[in-house]
Amino acid sequence: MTIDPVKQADLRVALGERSYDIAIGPGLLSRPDAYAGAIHGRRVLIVTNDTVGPLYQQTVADALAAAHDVDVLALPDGEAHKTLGTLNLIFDRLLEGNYGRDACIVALGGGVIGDIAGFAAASYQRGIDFVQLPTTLLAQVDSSVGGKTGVNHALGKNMIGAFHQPTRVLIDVDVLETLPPREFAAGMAEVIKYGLIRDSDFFDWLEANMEAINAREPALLIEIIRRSCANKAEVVVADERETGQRALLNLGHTFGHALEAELGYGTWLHGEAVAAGMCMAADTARRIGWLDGAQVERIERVIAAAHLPTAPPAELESTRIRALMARDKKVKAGELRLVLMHDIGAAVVTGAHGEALDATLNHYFGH
Ligand SMILES: NC(=O)c1ccc[n+]([C@@H]2O[C@H](COP(=O)([O-])OP(=O)(O)OC[C@H]3O[C@@H](n4cnc5c(N)ncnc54)[C@H](O)[C@@H]3O)[C@@H](O)[C@H]2O)c1
Ligand SMILES: O=C(O)C(=O)C[C@@H](O)[C@H](O)[C@H](O)COP(=O)(O)O
Ligand SMILES: [Zn+2]
Repeated sequence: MTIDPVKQADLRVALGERSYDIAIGPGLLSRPDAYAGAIHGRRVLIVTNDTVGPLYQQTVADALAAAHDVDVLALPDGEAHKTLGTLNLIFDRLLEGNYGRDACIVALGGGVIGDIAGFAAASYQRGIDFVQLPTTLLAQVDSSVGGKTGVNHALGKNMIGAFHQPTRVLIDVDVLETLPPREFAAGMAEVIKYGLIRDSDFFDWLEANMEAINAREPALLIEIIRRSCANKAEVVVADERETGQRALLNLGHTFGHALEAELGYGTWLHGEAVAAGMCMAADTARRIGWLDGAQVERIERVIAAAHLPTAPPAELESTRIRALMARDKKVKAGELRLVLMHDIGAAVVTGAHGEALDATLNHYFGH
């Protein structure tokens, strides 16, 4: 495809035969050439939800119509619907419509749609192609890249899923115009995460530009998406299946996933829970002497400037959060592992440092 060098940026996730391009720019959803080479068969099922579908499904269907037979499935909206039951609605449609292995799923929506539709693609007839059309900031900077797909269980986030890479990621920045402010802020949590785990220059830049980012200045949006995707792609290329450094992308998530499950999925947005979780991780790192108080305050200040929470709800019970954390996917040989920062821009995966962790949980929850 032709890329306008001024307004669009291109990245490649180099994973051998599973390699794919990430295109970033305005107006991409409506461009037939943007999809060329990513969809191999004739039949396409656009999987979206009842909020995003009415806004963008026609644009996508029109762009695909000349080369493909297109159908649309709109799922119920919300994290509470990221379940096996909702996944089954996709299988019902694929089977009732006699879709074969050469079919392609086009995931049009935020991270919830990308994760469910991606898991459907990973498992339908043992795996079909899928394309990611992320429509939230969070999905554009994180969930559409890297191939983690799946659904939640009452006892834990993303507990049922598969690694399955898309054949392309098309990031149309125009769709952010309709994204509600709370959802935009949630996406910023994952953006800040890249700065904290491996890119201190980016963290400095975010700190200096937060006001303009919150105002959604287009050039800045493209820059935060490009830099976030570049960071994510580098980590994924180095460790596709999270045997090592990919776990760094989980900063704040051991805490955050427990908060999401305990509060009831959808009560706090994923990005909000991750934001509070990153502050909790910073608190633990301070207690073991890795961060100093000034660094923790700086992290909290940047997270607050993005209109995100810097602490979990105090009324939760630390024992229940601890029990949920114990089910985290990073647990090895029964031992909880955490992602903690040695410095801003330098995180590691480490044993849980039980005493410091207990102190953190007691600090935030009080009981
Ligand atoms: N696979 C991964 O690597 C990965 C990474 C990060 C997060 N996630 C998952 O992503 C999910 C969170 O994703 P999310 O924050 O995108 O939430 P989401 O998918 O629930 O979308 C947020 C809300 O915004 C609406 N929306 C989406 N695009 C819109 C637009 N352009 N205009 C108006 N409204 C729009 C949605 O309908 C929804 O109501 C969580 O389940 C999380 O676990 C996965
Ligand atoms: O891509 C990854 O790897 C991540 O960890 C990105 C996270 O932001 C994302 O929330 C992911 O879904 C968490 O994965 P999980 O394995 O902890 O469920
Ligand atoms: Zn996340």
